[in-house]
Amino acid sequence: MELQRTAIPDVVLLTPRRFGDDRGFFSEVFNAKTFTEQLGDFTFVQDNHSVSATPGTVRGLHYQTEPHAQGKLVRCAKGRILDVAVDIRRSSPTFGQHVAVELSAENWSQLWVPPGFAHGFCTLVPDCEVLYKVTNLYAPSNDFGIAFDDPDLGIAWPVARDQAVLSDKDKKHPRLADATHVFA
Ligand SMILES: Cc1cn([C@H]2C[C@H](O)[C@@H](COP(=O)(O)OP(=O)(O)O[C@H]3O[C@@H](C)C(=O)[C@@H](O)[C@H]3O)O2)c(=O)[nH]c1=O
Repeated sequence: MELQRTAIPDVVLLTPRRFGDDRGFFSEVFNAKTFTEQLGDFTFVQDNHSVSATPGTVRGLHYQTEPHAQGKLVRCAKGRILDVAVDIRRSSPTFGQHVAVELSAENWSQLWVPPGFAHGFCTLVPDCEVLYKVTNLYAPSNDFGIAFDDPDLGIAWPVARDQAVLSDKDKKHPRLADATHVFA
């Protein structure tokens, strides 16, 4: 497992090894011991899997507040996405800053998005499958969002808002400056 800190050091890019042979490949995509040793004592309690048919589908930016905040270990097993983590911890020197990385079936990378970050992604090709482990169960009452195209965030999304495929919920999120439920 190769590990690379990003410009926001709490956000980490992990690339598991692939063992290829005539059949295809084998890869250990998560190892609790290695993860705990390298990134901290997190326990994953739910595995999520989403499929997005259309390129330019944007999901996010989502987060759950305490006591249900989630760390997310995100990967793309089919297709290619731009994955984004935004620091929404008010006391953080990188509050409002983000990391954006491409995750794909080719690069086999994963993004560790710790609690305290809003997360979202945009699909770059048809039929993307995104899998992610989370450290807390889904809690709809603590589920919040920030507008993916908030100009203050300055995220270079590969799709314009009027072209993006969005859920009704994701069309209505506030800007970060107007969000009432961010982290301390
Ligand atoms: C997130 C989630 C949703 N659901 C349900 C609620 C709803 O009826 C349906 C679709 O939910 P959403 O529209 O929120 O799905 P989606 O927009 O894919 O939400 C996800 O987006 C990415 C970016 C994340 O980071 C995730 O944490 C999650 O928020 O699935 C669950 O049952 N469990 C869950 O953990």
